[in-house]
Amino acid sequence: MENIIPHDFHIGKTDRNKLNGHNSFVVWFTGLSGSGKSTIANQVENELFKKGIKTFSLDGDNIRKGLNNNLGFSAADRQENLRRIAEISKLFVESGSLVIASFISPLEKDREMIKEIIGKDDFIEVFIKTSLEECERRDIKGLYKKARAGEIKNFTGIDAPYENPINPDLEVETEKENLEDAIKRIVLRLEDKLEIRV
Ligand SMILES: Nc1ncnc2c1ncn2[C@@H]1O[C@H](COP(=O)(O)OS(=O)(=O)O)[C@@H](OP(=O)(O)O)[C@H]1O
Ligand SMILES: Nc1ncnc2c1ncn2[C@@H]1O[C@H](COP(=O)(O)OP(=O)(O)O)[C@@H](O)[C@H]1O
Repeated sequence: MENIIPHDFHIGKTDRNKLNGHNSFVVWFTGLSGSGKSTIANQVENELFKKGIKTFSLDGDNIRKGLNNNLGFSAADRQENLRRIAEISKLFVESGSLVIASFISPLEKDREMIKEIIGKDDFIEVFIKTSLEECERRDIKGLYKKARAGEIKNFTGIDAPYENPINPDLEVETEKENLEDAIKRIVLRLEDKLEIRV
């Protein structure tokens, strides 16, 4: 950007990672509403926090109710929502945290944008694969019922698209794999990348 000259700070990500004793990066959960993103993200964070990892979770509650409260669910607004979240995630990674982001992030092109902003080496994509039928059966927030009744427009899976990730780093089929096993599998993969040093 014109006339914006970045300042060269002395302390960087590598220094903070050394101080914290582990690497920092983003684990990004994508999937339909009700697929299990928040449930899984929460438990993964609990496990890693217990092990002394600096974690920080980003989800609809702290983003769509705050920073992004001017954005809705059109394709353009979702893209801007995700662009800002990716930029925030990148800052948290610089600050030394393992960022746990849970957003529907329905389009491949937007997930590519996210990966580009954060950098592919600092990004793990986890696809929470739950069928629309199961999400609708769970309907924990009652939103599918409203969407079917036409009370919510552009609802993902009903009248807005969800494109399955082509090549996610991890995939959890919540209708097949037990939750505890899935958490263990994800935690193991993250521990490997965290390279925890005591
Ligand atoms: N139209 C429509 N479509 C999808 N979801 C909707 C919509 N309206 C509100 N909600 C609620 O908002 C949560 C999804 O927000 P995200 O920021 O994750 O969406 S996106 O990544 O920008 O597509 C989503 O939360 P989760 O259920 O946790 O996924 C919904 O509760
Ligand atoms: N294997 C599973 N993994 C995650 N959630 C599951 C699983 N089986 C059932 N559930 C239930 O599905 C719902 C998922 O809701 P939530 O985690 O809020 O989804 P999302 O954040 O994707 O909208 C929760 O009520 C959770 O208890």
